Amino acid sequence: MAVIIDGKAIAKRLRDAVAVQAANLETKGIIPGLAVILIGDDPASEIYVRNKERAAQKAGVNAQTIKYTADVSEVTVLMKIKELNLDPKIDAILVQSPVPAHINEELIQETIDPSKDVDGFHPENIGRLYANRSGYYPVANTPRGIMTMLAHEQIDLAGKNALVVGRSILVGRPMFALLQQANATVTLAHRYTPSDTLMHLLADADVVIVAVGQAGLIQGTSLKDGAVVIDVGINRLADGSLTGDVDFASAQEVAAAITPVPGGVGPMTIATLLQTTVELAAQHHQIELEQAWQNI
Ligand SMILES: Nc1nc(=O)c2c([nH]1)NC[C@@H]1CN(c3ccc(C(=O)N[C@@H](CCC(=O)O)C(=O)O)cc3)C=[N+]21
Repeated sequence: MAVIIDGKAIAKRLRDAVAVQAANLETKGIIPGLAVILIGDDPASEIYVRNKERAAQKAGVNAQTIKYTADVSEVTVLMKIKELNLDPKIDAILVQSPVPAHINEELIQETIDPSKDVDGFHPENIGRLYANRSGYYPVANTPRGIMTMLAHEQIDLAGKNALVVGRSILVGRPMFALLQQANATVTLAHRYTPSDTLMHLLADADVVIVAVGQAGLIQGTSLKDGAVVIDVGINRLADGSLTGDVDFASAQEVAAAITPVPGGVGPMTIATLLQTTVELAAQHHQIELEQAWQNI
């Protein structure tokens, strides 16, 4: 039976570390500021915003949410971003994805100052990640949180076969880059990967990261014995409960370790968002965070 990776517990450790760093910054008169722009009413985004506000407050991060109805004009949102770019109290800007169809999401992402780009979606930051550049730059929080979980579980990735399923800018693509940086051999599967190819890839994968949004996509019988399974899916079932992309019961029989939904990747995303916010605040004030994230 697989070990269940307790994302909630690891996230708590990370949030406690963030609180220590935020307290350090506060002694220097700095309070990390996070602005979240939420447009329309996407249910996954609302969970995220609600959980985030609570976590931010407890960790000493000043979070504000700016809400617009789905019919807001693109220029209104762009003007707000430009205002936040210039606001010295704001260190991090996040625009909840997805945005309504009449708003150009790429333009939104490119308008956020790269030094305040807490999601790491600006092409400048994505380019740094893909080029494996040195120095500090923000990286998407879900994949980064997954790397923290894997490190906490002491899962060594060097030389392992890692399979990422799903190629979104939010998860799959940055996940691919981070796993490759950690010296895994990485494969990226997506909607055009034929299902028999996916089965072959799964049978060979030591680490599987699934971020598709399709309940039951991965069954335990498809996994390699002893695989590490990270489930990023958030699917709402008819009874209102949340479930991932992996059939947990059958996967647990075969895997060595698996993340649950809820209580796995989701809480890590929020804790990592706060971590990145604190890092951006430190950057803006040219402060080195000492021993910041040891032993998470
Ligand atoms: N620009 C942008 N960045 C994002 O990172 C981003 C986004 N847009 N849009 C929406 C998705 C979704 N997302 C979630 C994060 C945490 C939970 C979460 O906390 N889940 C918990 C709680 C679930 C519950 O409340 O029952 C769990 O899985 O245990 C959920 C969803 C971030 N996203």
